[in-house]
Amino acid sequence: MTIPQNSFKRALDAGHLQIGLWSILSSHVTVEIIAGSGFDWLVLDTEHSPNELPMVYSQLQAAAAGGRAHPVVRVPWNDMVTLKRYLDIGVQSFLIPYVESAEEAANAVAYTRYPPHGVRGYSAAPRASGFGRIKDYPQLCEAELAVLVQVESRRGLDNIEEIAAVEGVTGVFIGPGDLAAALGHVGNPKHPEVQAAIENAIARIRACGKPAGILSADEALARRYIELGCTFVAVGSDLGILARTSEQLAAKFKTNA
Ligand SMILES: O=C(O)C(=O)C[C@H](O)[C@@H](O)CO
Repeated sequence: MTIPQNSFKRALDAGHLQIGLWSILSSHVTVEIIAGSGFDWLVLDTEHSPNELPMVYSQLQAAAAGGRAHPVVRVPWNDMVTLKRYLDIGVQSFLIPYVESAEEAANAVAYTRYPPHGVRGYSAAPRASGFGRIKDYPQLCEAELAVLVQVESRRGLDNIEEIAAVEGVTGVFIGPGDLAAALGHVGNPKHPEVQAAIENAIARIRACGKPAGILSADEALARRYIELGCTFVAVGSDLGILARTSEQLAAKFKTNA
């Protein structure tokens, strides 16, 4: 058995635009459906959703069965134990929230690497290794891992070049919601000050030669970020699609007339 290739990482390294969808519903049924919708990547969110490791295990199986979208797991925190457990179940791409310094970014990378390159704990036959059928898994796995770090605070912005330069950091994702909050505009990522900070961050990440990523459910804004050179852009969420579309359908039939 051969190690699965991380097509998403390869596409980012090659600078090919990757359009994604955020998955908050924490459902393997939903993930199987949206994996075949045409998106390049999905975020299986465990930071801001009621999603836990056994559920993500099922969502990985569903993503593989459902289609071409590559699953990226957002862990709840930059934590060695959490990352080790998701690596073992076969996650190859990670989004790490709230990274503020090069040291934190280097820690995130180290948590995903076996010694001597890092501190990942060893398990003999995890799902990631095809239950031991990928014989050289420990030697091959690093090349297939993507570590995307999330910058979403003033300190993170200040250190963005140092963070992007860390070896093993595949790309830098800007968290517009948290950044808006950090800049004093909670709930308003469209505020001009937040938009200026985002545009500046995108330019600085690109100048470091690393792919920049972001999320926006606003179509015009998502297109603007693509124009500015973002390489991985999430353009909505499963929850948003379900909530807004179901409201629209109800409203069509439940008018005041
Ligand atoms: O800061 C942000 O924006 C993010 O990190 C994304 C959010 O957590 C959220 O919009 C995903 O549901």
